[in-house]
Amino acid sequence: MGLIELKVVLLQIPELKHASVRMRDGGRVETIIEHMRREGPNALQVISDFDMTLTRFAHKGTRCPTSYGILHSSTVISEDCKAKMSDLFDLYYPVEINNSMSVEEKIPHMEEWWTRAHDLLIKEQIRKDQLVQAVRDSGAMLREGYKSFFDVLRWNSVPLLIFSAGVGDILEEVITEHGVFHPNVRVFSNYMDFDQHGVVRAFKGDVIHTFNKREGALQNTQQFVHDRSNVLLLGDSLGDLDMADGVQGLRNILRIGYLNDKVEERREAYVKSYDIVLEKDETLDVPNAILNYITAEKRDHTPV
Ligand SMILES: Nc1ccn([C@@H]2O[C@H](COP(=O)(O)O)[C@@H](O)[C@H]2O)c(=O)n1
Repeated sequence: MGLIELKVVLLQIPELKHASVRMRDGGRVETIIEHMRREGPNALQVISDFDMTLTRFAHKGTRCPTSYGILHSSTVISEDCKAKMSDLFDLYYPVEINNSMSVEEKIPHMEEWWTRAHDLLIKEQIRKDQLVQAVRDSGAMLREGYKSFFDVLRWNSVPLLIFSAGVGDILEEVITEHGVFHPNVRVFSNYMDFDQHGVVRAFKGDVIHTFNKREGALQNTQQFVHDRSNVLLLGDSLGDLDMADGVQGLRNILRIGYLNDKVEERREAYVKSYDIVLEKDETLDVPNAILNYITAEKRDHTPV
């Protein structure tokens, strides 16, 4: 692809010049986007993390809740459980974002964190019907531009696979509450198991934590997506980078990483790993601009 053609891509997507955007190799990004545009929406799938990727990290200077945080800030769990969940967060979150520990070193701590948190939540006898109100009260927010993001994918019949180490029941409710849980969206996450009275008695399946999504991805992706060899991947953690490992016949992948926290410390690692890094950017402007560019020629299709 010639230099002039590449510059055209950049001109068509001015969002890539925003101050929040960092790219290790802008030419490579442009080449991938151009390939994706030529192959069109029928060859595309989007694989995304949820907490702090599709949801906001902060709003008006206050941190927004993760799906676990939504339960934490609700009246659904007791003050004692909240205090214990906070202690767990203070203990393990620094490990999750520690720049000088390897993923292998972090994994046992993450397993411990998730297992302990689930044990605490199970003891609270949460009822399924309480989750709707907990989400409503939480003020959980999808990133600015979410409607266009979900709608463009829907209208172009592009599958959106969400791999989340959060709580599936909660995040489904967040998407539903925002009116964008379209039929092209599939969620792989930690789901609560309710008894016949609607009271949580366990979590289903193996725990999904920040650094083992790859295994889930390998098992699940092929069940839902066929013949889509181009992937737009969105994440906020280095653990999200290999979420597309289950995609067979992968041709082009563009990884966009939200760098929300400890920006200075983690910039180098993120720029090395993600094709596009969005620093302290609370919007979906860049993914939307790329999606609009890729799907520009197929606007009049019937949604799935
Ligand atoms: N008890 C917990 C466990 C995890 N978290 C946070 O939730 C995030 C979910 O993971 P994603 O990979 O889907 O973003 C994770 O980043 C943890 O910080 C929590 O708040 N409480």
